[in-house]
Amino acid sequence: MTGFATVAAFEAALGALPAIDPDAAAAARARQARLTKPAGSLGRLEDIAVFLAGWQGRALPAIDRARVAIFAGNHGVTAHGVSAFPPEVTVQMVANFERGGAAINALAGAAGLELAVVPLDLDRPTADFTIAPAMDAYECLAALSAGAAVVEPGLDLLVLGEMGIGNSTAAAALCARGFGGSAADWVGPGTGVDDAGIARKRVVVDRAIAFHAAAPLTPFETLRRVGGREIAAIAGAVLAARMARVPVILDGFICCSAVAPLAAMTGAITDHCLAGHCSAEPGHRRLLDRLGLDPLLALGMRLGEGSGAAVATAIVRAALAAHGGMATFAEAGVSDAG
Ligand SMILES: Cc1cc2ncn([C@H]3O[C@H](COP(=O)(O)O)[C@@H](O)[C@H]3O)c2cc1C
Ligand SMILES: O=C(O)c1cccnc1
Repeated sequence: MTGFATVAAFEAALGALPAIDPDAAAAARARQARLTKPAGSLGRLEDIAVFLAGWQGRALPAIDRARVAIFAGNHGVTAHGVSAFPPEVTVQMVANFERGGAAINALAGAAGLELAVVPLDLDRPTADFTIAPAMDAYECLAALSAGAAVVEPGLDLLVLGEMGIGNSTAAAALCARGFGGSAADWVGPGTGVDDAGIARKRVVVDRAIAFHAAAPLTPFETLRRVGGREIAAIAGAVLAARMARVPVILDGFICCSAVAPLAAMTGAITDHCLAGHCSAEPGHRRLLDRLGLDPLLALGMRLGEGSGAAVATAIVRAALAAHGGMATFAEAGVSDAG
């Protein structure tokens, strides 16, 4: 879709979220009851098929075209020594994505996902959000729109991910501002900082929350003040996907943090989203609870890049294979429960 030209357009979209097609969902649920298995025996696979049916608006949902979009941004907050890696790794990893050498290249291939890599002004890091808003309103709208642009017509599923050295600190700040709690509730090791690094991250998040305390607690202001370009892009992609009724698989802590400011105001924003996994980043479990999402996998992953969500795509494909491919009791001549 074309994007969000104004803050009012973004807020209007968030205020008018479409819902599932109830008839398609009911038809899918009824089909599940007729398939040759004890009712409910495929557990969450049944719910996933019904979820896809509702959002795609057809009793037999399919994933012919699925995309993983990885947004990349740089962060002024890295000046505080909040990452185990230097900020130039962001642009280096984007080159690695483009050459096909990153984890997400391998995992997208395994999951049957086309990969869209979207670098966002990498030569212009966001401002240090302990002393200024990370972005001005135009920069934030541009990032939201870059996210919306990946929602092309004809997508059956959208998988989201991010790359941005320092962004686990922005993610913690977004969660703290969106959902409250102390910095300690949301800060974790990210790429693997030591205890002193975690202490620095907590101080940075506390300072950011205090600096922006008087600003309006709106989704847009929170994204713009303590987020980053790749994070705002994920928020824009989630909202645009919702407007197009495209189901979404979210990735780890940082990816999910993009939705936190939106969900703090409008809990229904995650209705078209699955959480691909629960990351090892300690704040992710707490965040998933606040978003009302039950992760499909918990593999101890803590990479980002959409990697956990890409792995979870196989679960969603399996759910649809069973839903569409199994025979009903009548078709197979199998006796139903008495
Ligand atoms: C080589 C490399 C590849 C990555 N891919 C994702 N991340 C992950 O680590 C970063 C967040 O952690 P922090 O806030 O500690 O910088 C993000 O770029 C995230 O996507 C990576 C990090 C590195 C070093
Ligand atoms: O949860 C994640 O996705 C994550 C955790 C640490 C570093 N990068 C990403």
